[in-house]
Amino acid sequence: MADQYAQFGEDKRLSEIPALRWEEPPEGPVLVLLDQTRLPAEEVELVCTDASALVEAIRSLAVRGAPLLGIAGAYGVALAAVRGFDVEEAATALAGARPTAVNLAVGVRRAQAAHRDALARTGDVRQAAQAALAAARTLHREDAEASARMAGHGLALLDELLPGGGHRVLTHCNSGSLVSGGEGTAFAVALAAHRAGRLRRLWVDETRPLLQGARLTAYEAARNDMAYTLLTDNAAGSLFAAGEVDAVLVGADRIAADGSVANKVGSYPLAVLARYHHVPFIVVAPVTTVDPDTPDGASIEVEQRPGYEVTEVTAPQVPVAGAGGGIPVAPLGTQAYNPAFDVTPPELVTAIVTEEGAVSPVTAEALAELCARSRQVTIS
Ligand SMILES: CSC[C@@H](O)[C@@H](O)C(=O)COP(=O)(O)O
Repeated sequence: MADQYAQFGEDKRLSEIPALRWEEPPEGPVLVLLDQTRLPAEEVELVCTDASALVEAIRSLAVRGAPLLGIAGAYGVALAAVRGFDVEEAATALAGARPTAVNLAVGVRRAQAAHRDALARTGDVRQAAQAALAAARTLHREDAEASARMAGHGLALLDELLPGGGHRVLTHCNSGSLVSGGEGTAFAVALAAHRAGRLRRLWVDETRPLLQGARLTAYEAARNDMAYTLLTDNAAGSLFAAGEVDAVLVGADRIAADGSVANKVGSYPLAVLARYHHVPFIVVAPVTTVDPDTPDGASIEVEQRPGYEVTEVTAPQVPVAGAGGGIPVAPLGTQAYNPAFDVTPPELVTAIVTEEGAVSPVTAEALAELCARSRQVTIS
């Protein structure tokens, strides 16, 4: 494993390897992605020259995680615009590439609106394309700022809930700099605790079936010299029972108006475990993840992924392959249940931490008030 990390450069911090960047080589603008399907073994860049390549990268999870999907979606609209493609068509394809993470549609709409406004105002397609690009850049920068503020609010909440310090935090999926313009959401809080000398241990759920915890969160934790331990998702129960978890920190893909939280499948069982063991279950997400148009958890569309992600393990370098290109771990023809997300009801969520502060207890009224406050801050 050490050798695999070495190829990234011994002295290179993960924060120096952006998950995504806009570049303008002489052949024309491109969106460069760090292909997350190849981490931690290889650092491979994926260069998107049009929105359809980006749609494919989003579907394959080369680029993933709610905040980064929003940023990518906005740049995707800009890419279509600067390269002279049909912007409305590209926006529709991008926004529909994955259904659960609301940030994707929010990011796409933001760049699309900037493009439409500039086109209506100036009638100049080049100016409209630059307006879309400026909107994407602003969103990218805002996400980095929001990430830093979430980390501050989240650490303050942890310290308040766990006054003894020495926090032992369990996290699920990946919510660090690989999903953000900054240092992420839930992971950014754990990282802030680590930097403040108050993180005793980060428990990292491997996050079946695509191993975002093992491949990505453990990778980010290692690169930040955090004390971390990887566990299989089904080992979490015995870890709680042993009294080894002080708090659970997870991100979110969509938060309904009533406070229901959609996040990577496996988050809901952790919330149930946390309640049984009297451990706080804390969700960290930017305000843009709160979707006032989705009234409750039952209204959240949960993405269903292909069954081969469960019936096979992926190892691209191994030639023996099942339908999904991986090594079969179940009899051929086995049906799989593979929702990408689950929904945690608000009564199991101790707090939702955003860049505007924390909501606890989680109620529809408190969330609505938070969103209204955020809009005022954005407008003024
Ligand atoms: C800040 S990240 C929040 C979520 O997007 C994250 O926890 C998650 O579930 C990502 O799922 P993924 O399917 O890898 O895109």
